[in-house]
Parts: sequence; structure tokens; C-alpha cells
Amino acid sequence: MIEANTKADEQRRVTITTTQIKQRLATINQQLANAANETQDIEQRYGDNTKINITEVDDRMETNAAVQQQKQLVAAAVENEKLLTSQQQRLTDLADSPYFGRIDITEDGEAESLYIGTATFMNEDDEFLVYDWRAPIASIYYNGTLGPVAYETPMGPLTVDLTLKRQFKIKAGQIEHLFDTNETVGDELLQAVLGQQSDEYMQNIVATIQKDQNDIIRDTTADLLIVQGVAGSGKTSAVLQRIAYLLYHSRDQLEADQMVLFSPNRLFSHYISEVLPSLGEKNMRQVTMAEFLSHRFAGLQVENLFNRFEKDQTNFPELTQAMRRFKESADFMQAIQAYVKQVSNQPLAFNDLYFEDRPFFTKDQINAIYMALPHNMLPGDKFLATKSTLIQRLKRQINLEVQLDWVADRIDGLTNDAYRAIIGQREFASGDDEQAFIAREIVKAHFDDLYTAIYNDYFLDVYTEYQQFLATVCPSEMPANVWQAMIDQAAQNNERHLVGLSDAAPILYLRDLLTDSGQNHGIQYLFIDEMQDYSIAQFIYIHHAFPNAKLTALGDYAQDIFTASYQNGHFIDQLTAAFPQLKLNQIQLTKSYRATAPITNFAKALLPPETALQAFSRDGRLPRIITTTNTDSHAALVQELFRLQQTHATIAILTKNQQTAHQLYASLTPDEQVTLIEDTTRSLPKGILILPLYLAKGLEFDAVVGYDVSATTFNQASDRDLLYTLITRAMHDITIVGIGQISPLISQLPATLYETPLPLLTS
Ligand SMILES: Nc1ncnc2c1ncn2[C@@H]1O[C@H](COP(=O)(O)OP(=O)(O)OP(=O)(O)O)[C@@H](O)[C@H]1O
Repeated sequence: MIEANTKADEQRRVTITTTQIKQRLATINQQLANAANETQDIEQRYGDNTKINITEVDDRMETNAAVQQQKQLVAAAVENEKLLTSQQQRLTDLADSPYFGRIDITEDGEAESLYIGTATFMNEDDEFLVYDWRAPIASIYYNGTLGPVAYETPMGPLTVDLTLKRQFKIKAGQIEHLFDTNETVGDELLQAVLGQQSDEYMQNIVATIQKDQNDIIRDTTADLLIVQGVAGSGKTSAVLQRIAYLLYHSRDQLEADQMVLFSPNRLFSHYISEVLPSLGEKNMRQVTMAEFLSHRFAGLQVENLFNRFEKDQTNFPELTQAMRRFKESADFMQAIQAYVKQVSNQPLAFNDLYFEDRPFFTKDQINAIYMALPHNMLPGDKFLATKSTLIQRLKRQINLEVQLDWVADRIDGLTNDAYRAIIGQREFASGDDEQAFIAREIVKAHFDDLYTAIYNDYFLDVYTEYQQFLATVCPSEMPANVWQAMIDQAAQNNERHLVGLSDAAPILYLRDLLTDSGQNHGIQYLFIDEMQDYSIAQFIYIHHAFPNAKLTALGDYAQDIFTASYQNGHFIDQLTAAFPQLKLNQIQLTKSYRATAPITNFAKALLPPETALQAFSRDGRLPRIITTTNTDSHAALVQELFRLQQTHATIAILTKNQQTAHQLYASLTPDEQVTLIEDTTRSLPKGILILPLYLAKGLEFDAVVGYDVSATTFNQASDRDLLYTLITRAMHDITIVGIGQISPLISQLPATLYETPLPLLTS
């Protein structure tokens, strides 16, 4: 129990701190106003300078230098303004809520109180009034219980005595709550935070990070950090705080754009987009696997995970499943490596390179170049040497061509503007030099398409090469005719500019290994959320594509909605086995924070009894199971929505597939104010939303209605993971609606875990 005078003392300190923050803010505001004026000033002068007459040759050089200098001045001024704006934002946030924690420590007999907030604030005398939550000493706040505690310093671990841990909730400079705690971070504040309504954007969790989440955030040693965490255990939250932590500790070596987060869909990207800015950091890059693949397969259409899932629902025979399992495995990617080694001394599937409708380099010519190279050269090097020979030969052709009459004719026909566009600002020693330059530019432009084709490796027919590879790896248990039919299908896909999803990573891998290309060495960290939605083959390809990146992979094998129908075995074991050379750290999160205890316990009952899953102790209503008839289903749903709307702002109706979502949406009247969410949707409005479950991955809603969770729709063992994912999207309330008969997966659960309201009375 906190004494009243303790609160008054603490409030006094808050006031002193916020007063100083506001004073600093006033200075920054002034500097910002000056900086804005300065930028405007320079821009204006820059504008005036460009008005100097540039047709006089003597003036031209001088004007260029002046313009360059002005440009640099503008860039510096803009940079300065940006810096001041970010300081302004940080101070504004601190003035409202300067800190959320206090630790009292004793070190060598000397006692000290430290206050922890979202950013450091030092007063005029360089005393820390607030420590950044990422400072090494702040780890005590997250990790330590009262008594001796160690924390990392640049000189090695140091032990201090922790004598007090206090948590605050401060708003508009006023303490709303404060608690003393001996837990790592007390539950009281967490209760308050988790009880709030969902928001369009995810919130940062700095004030209440839990110990095991802190381990994820502060890991700096692993090359591959794998986090298996139950639904709602804070995996996504932890990874975002981790990004903020890494940026803070490597300010000089690491930029936000050297980090990439693979996210499940665009909606999710939008949902998490405010966390880093709220911590004063820039966002990392975000990409979905579909975007990544379609970028790398420019011009071809790659099968989409969501569409494939929908198709699997109607027809997915066992042999197709086995085929997919193989193509998505580490063995398959290893077979590609072996194939590349083996074919490097054989002719490759090259394409003729055409120019003006006739082959300029035939595939035989290209193969002759390739095969003449030393046998012991690496395949990628051989390819690059071949490419370089092709470019040299093209250059030779360009040198010959400049002498030809058609070029002289073309030069004669140039208008003044076209002529000037070619020479630009260049100066020439003589007229002949100028002519020679123009002739060369014209011939280069003439051969540009051919050059681009060579440059982009279009002379390798990777699809045919892939089909040849496939012909060498038919698994013994697979009937040869079925395997051949799959190869024929891959060839047909290619004709139609399509790529099957399970072929995508292998084809890219084959292409990159044969051509020694496709690697991005600049990315330092990669984060893969919902790791269970990626195949091992995709992981291997991603690691190949970003060879210098440390990898953080997070997920929950119980939420493998896309692969549960055909994968078996333990995903994490397969993943670790695929990267034996990487330094591994594995962390498990078993406590679920998102939902109330009744919802989490209900979801848990679906999983095998040995599953380590613990509900955070937050009270709430029992889940409701409504079984209705086809005729009454609409009325029952509307009635339930009406009930939920009394207390919740965002209610998601989740369906198994898109078709059900569309049909349901069409059947609701406009005054029911529902929004249909699709693959292309970028942001989440409040109100009632309808979406297929797979688009709700990683998201959360105040209330969820699982619609048509019936004996006919959710009846396979693999549907368990779908249902678990569905239920765990809810924060405060869940209703499951079954039509005809409720899914056996639900009816098997202990009746104490839910309630069944009386059936709706219809006329
Ligand atoms: N330490 C914490 N303090 C406050 N809130 C937390 C904490 N950890 C998790 N949460 C909250 O719990 C919810 C779930 O977190 P998050 O989405 O990060 O979990 P997840 O493990 O990625 O979930 P899922 O796998 O189900 O998508 C979020 O609302 C998040 O803000």
C-alpha cells in the first residue's frame, strides 16, 4: 500500500521533471521555427540563383557550382529540421508521461533512484532525470526481483542490490496510479492495460514488458532466434520492441532500412505501423512473402497463399499433399544445390537472345562460351564469365556499328532539342569528339533492349532448367506418371506466366545459384512473424537472399492454418535442422495476455493436454455457443451482434473461407453497418467487420464471432488449428455460431468452459 505522502513526493518529482522537459521543449520549438525560416530562406535564394542566365557558356560552370552548394545547404537544413522535429515529438511525449518505472539500487553502499521512461532526459547539469528503457541498467526493471540483481555493462556483468521497484501510470503530468511490486513487472498495471479496448494500431508495451519477452528483446548473440509463443503471448509486441532496442544500441552501424520484417499481410503491416514511431524510432521495412516473390519474379504471377488455401478446401488429394511436402522441404533445396554442382559441366538451358526479330546470340553460341570455360570453375562464376563475354561481344558490335551510314543519317536527322538532350552539360575538345560521342550514344540506345536482356540474365531459361531438375528427383514412393504430370503442369504454368507457390522458392534458389545473383548483403536483421506459414524451403531461400542478416523467427505451431492439412512433424525441429551452421537461441512464451482467462482456457481446451499454455488472470464472460438452423442463422447473428455492440467497439465476424464471408456480407442489410475485409484492404475501421480467418492472422478484436463453426465445416483434425486461431483473436468476448449442428471440435469440450444461451424464439 502506497502512503499518501509517497504519492505527493512522487508527484512533486514528476512536476519538476515535466517542467524541465517543457523548458527544453520551448527551446526546441524556437530552434525549429528558426530552422524552418532558414530552410525557406535558402530555398528562396536557391530559386533566385537558378534564374541566372545559363545560356552564356562562361556563366554555366559557375552557376552549376553555386546550385550544387545551395542544394547541399538545403539538404543540411532539411536534415536539421527533421532532427529537431523528432526531438520535439519525443519531448512532447515525455512532458505528458515522463516515465513509467522507478528502481532503487544500492551499489557499493551507495543508494540511487533511477526513473525509466521511453527516452532519456538529462537536465542542464547532465543528471539523468529519465533513463531510456533500453539503457543497460534499465534491464533491472524488467528482469529483477528485490535483492541482488546482475545487469550487463560494457565492462561485464555488475551486481547491485535492488531495494524498490515502483510502477507509474502518468497522464498529462499527473500520476494516475502507482504501485510497488516485487514481481518482475506487477500484474496490476498489466490488468489495466489489457482491459482496454482494441485499437486500429498496436500499442507499444515498454511499461509492462515481461521477463521472457525481455529476453527476446535484448538477445544480441543469436544468428537465429526462434520464438515459439502461444497465441497472444506478445511475440509481435516483443519483436517490435526488439527492433527499437537494436536500433538504440547500434545507432552508428544500423539504420532502420537495414532491417526487414516479413509480415503476414498488408492489414497487419498497417496495424503494427505505429509502435516504432511511438518509441521515437523509424519503421523498419515491411514486406509480405507474396510481395517479395512477385518482385523477384517480375512479370510472372506467383500463386498466392490465400488462394491456394481456398483451393485446398475443395480438392487436395494425398499425392498432391506428399508432393507439396517434398517441394517445401530442406531436402528438396539440398537437391537443388547438388543439381547445380552436377550440371555445371553440362550445357545449360539457355535462350536465344533476339535482336530485331532474329537471334543475335543463339543458345548454341552461348553454350559454346559456357562450355569452353574451365571445368573446375564454380557454376555462378561460369555464368558471370559467360555474361561478361556476351557484353564484350555486344560492345564490339557497337564499336563497329558507329561507323555505319545509318548512324550518320540518324545524327543528321536530329532536332536541336534531341541533340542537346544527348550531350547534356558535356564539353568537348573538338567537333569530332562531339560527333563520336553522339554516334556512340545512338548505337547504345539502338542495342539497349539487347543489353538489358543480357544484363538481366534473360538468356538463361531457368524454368526449363527447373523442369530438368525435377525430372532427376522423383521420390521413390511417388508414381512416376504422377510426378511427370506435375512437371508437365509446371511447364504449362510457365507458358501462362504462372508460378506455383511451392515452386517459387526452389526456382529462385536454382536461378541464384546458377547465376550467382539475387543476394542482398546490406540487410542486417530479418524478422519473420507467423513463421509457421512459411515453408522450410522459403526459409532457406530467404537466408540465401539475405546472407548477412541475423534471423528472428516467431510463431506458434498451433496456428498453422495454411499447412496443418498436409504437414506433419515438428516445424521448429525442421527449421533448426535446416540451419545447423547458425548460432541458435530458442525462447518459449507460454503465457497468453491478449484474452480474458475464460477465452484463453476455452481455446486451450482444443489443444493437446500437454500444451504449455497459461492464461493471464483477467476476468471476463464465458464464451457463448449458439447453435441455430439455416433459417434462423441470420436473425441469431444479428441479435448477437446487437448484444456485443452494447459493450464493444470492434467486432470481427470470422469465417473459414472467403466465400462464406462474401455470402454473409451480401445477406446483411446496409443499416447493419458492416465492413467486408479483403486481401487488398489496408486499414481496419471500427464497427463490425467480416473477414476470412486467415486475414485476421496476428490481429485482435474486442469481440469475435466465429460464424458457421458447424459439423459440416469444422470437422477435420486439421480444423482444430483454425479454430484455435479464430478463438484467440478475441480480447474480451467470443461467440461461436454453429448452423445445423455445432462442430464436434466444440461439442467435445467440457461444458463448464462455455455457456449456451437459449435458442432464439422465432415466429
Ligand atoms: N507485456 C505486455 N504488456 C502489455 N500488453 C501486452 C504484453 N504482452 C502482450 N501484450 C498484449 O497482448 C496482445 C497480444 O500480443 P501480440 O499480438 O504481440 O501477441 P502474439 O504472440 O504475436 O499473438 P498471436 O500469435 O496470437 O498473433 C496485444 O494486445 C499486446 O499489446
